[in-house]
Amino acid sequence: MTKDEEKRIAGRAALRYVEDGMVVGVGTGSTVAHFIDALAERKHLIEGAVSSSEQSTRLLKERGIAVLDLNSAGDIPLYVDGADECDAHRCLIKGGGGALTREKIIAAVAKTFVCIIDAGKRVDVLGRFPLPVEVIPMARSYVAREIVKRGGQPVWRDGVVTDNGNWILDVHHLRITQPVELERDLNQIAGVVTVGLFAQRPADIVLIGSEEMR
Ligand SMILES: O=C(CO)[C@H](O)[C@H](O)COP(=O)(O)O
Repeated sequence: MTKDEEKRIAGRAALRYVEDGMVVGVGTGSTVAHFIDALAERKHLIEGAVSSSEQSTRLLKERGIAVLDLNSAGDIPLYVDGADECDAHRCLIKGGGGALTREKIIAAVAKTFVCIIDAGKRVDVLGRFPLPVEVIPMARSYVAREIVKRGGQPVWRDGVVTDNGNWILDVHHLRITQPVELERDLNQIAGVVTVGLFAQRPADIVLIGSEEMR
C-alpha cells in the first residue's frame, strides 16, 4: 500500500466522527485533503468548517463547504488534522506545511482532536522530523541562538512566509524525550509565535491508515 493510500484511508476514516449540525475544525496537508474530499459528501449535513490555513480554505470552498470564522463559530466539537510525527502518548510534531499556529489554535478550542496519519509517522521518540518553530521575523537570529543553546540546530525555511506573515525555523537534531517541558520552554523565548510540538494539547484519537481500516 502506498503512503498516499494510507493517507486516504485515514482521511476517510475520520468521517465517522463527523455528526450532523457540527462545525468541523479542518487542519492542513495532503492527508487532510483526503478528509476534505470525504467531508464534501456530508457538506449539506454539517454547519460548516473552520480552517487552519489559506490552503485548506481554498480546498473547502472548491468543494462547496461553508468556511466559518473561528471567532463567531461557537463550539468546535471536532478537529481533524494530520501530523509529521506521532508518539505513543499521541504527542505530535506538526507544521511541516507551515500552518502550525492556526492549527494549534483550533486544536486548543476543539473538544476532540482526531489526528490522521500514514504509518510512517508513528515514532518511539519525537524529533527525527525537524521541529518547526514559527517566529516573528525580527526575532529570527535571536530565537535561533537560543535554540542552539538548547542543543538544536535551527535551519531557516528561507522564502517561506506563513499565513500570519511570520517565518519558520526547522530545528534539527532534537531527541524529544520530554515534549511537554520542551514545548513550554521554547514557547517562552521572546519572538516565538508557536512551537510545532503538540504535547500540552496532544491528539485525543490517532487514526493510522492501514489495510485493516479500509
Ligand atoms: O502540520 C501540518 C501542516 O502544517 C500537516 O498536518 C503535516 O505537515 C502533515 O502533512 P501531510 O498530511 O501532508 O503529510
